[in-house]
Amino acid sequence: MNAVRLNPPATLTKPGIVQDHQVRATIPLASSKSESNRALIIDALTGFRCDLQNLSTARDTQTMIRLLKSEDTTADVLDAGTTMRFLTAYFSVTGQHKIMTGTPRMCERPIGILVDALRALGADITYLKNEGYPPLQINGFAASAESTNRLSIRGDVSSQYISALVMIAPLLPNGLTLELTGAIGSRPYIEMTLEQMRYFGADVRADWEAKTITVAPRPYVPKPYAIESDWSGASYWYSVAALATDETAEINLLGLKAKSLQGDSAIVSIMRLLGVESTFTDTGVRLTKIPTHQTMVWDFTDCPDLAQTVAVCAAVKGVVLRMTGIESLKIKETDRVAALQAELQKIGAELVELETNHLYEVHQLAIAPPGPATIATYDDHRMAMAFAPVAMQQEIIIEEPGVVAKSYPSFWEDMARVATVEFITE
Ligand SMILES: O=C(O)C1=C[C@@H](OP(=O)(O)O)[C@@H](O)[C@H](O)C1
Ligand SMILES: C=C(OP(=O)(O)O)C(=O)O
Repeated sequence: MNAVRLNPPATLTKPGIVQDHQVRATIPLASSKSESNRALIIDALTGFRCDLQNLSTARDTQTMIRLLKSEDTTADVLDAGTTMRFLTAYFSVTGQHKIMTGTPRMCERPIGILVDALRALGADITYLKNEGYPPLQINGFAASAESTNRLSIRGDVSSQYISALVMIAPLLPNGLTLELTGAIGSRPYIEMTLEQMRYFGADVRADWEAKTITVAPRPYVPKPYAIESDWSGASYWYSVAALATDETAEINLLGLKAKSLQGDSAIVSIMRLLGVESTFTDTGVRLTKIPTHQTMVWDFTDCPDLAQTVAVCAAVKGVVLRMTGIESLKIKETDRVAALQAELQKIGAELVELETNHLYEVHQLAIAPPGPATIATYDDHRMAMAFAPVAMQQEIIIEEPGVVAKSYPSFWEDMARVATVEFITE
């Protein structure tokens, strides 16, 4: 088993004096894999004529780059959801013949809603194992008299299906109108897609009241584009600041802007309740400590990837956190609700379901388990990174630390700027 042992920052001692732990760090941050993967699809649809700058080093993005270039008939996306969904649409509309597959968990993550929509548009797709799930085979694309330019699609399972469809829509002979049904989850990710499409010259209109998105048949215009730093990755640094015992802690996160395409910039408002103030500077954002609320309620429908960070942070601070909008967590890299329930127990907290599949609460247990916790990560980068900030207050061991490569490969290197980090290989 591989693991990483994290401890609070070493206490600074001078002869006869014990000083408080000091937390001062400047963190470069990885760039956004979500923005990168959209830019790469749009670039591919222009014939690779955009000059993309600051692409993410995340494995999900590196996998996208590799598969877009590859002539292999099998595209293995590993555990990258956007790569699976966006490439399925891209390979379809460009008339390619590909087998789409991924990790065993990827083959449990649903894709039927996207496949049904692509079939209605003219794609020939067959399932190779289980109906509605990867692996699948794409056998080209033929828009016919029966193929439509108007589709109805559920908005409450994954926004990635919607992003995948609208991104290929400028290439469809009659464009596309999507009617979204049910609740719309992860909407900022759809808005990110639409903004990036507009930047590259697409004619896209969203009417959120009527729940429709209309894309005109007009080719993308190749242009240079620079990817922003990753707000989801930034959330772990907010948690580090929130949990730092040094009241004068200061963390500078580079490359973030107040006005972002990323919905996870909501971490600024969330963490104001958990004791972190954000000050935007010329280079990014500076985090400092402020008083904490004792209870808080947050709806994660728009920012599901922040749920684990916030749950762990609140648990350690002893804040009672009520959470809604976390249903989609069950179909991500792991069942994140179950994973949080199991692992929060180890740090003396629990996540309880108050209303079935709707309202959850995180609170501390009366008696904390003794000794340092060893946290399992379930092949989920966000389990590892969400629990790492606990190290600001107590020793914590995190299993399979390599999982962070999915979105933030330099995470442990950056963590070493604020805590002691020791890798254990057995
Ligand atoms: O479009 C994207 O880049 C993403 C959308 C979200 O997924 P869902 O739409 O499935 O919630 C998010 O959880 C994922 O990390 C990235
Ligand atoms: C859910 C995530 O990614 P994806 O769905 O793209 O695998 C994530 O990064 O937290």
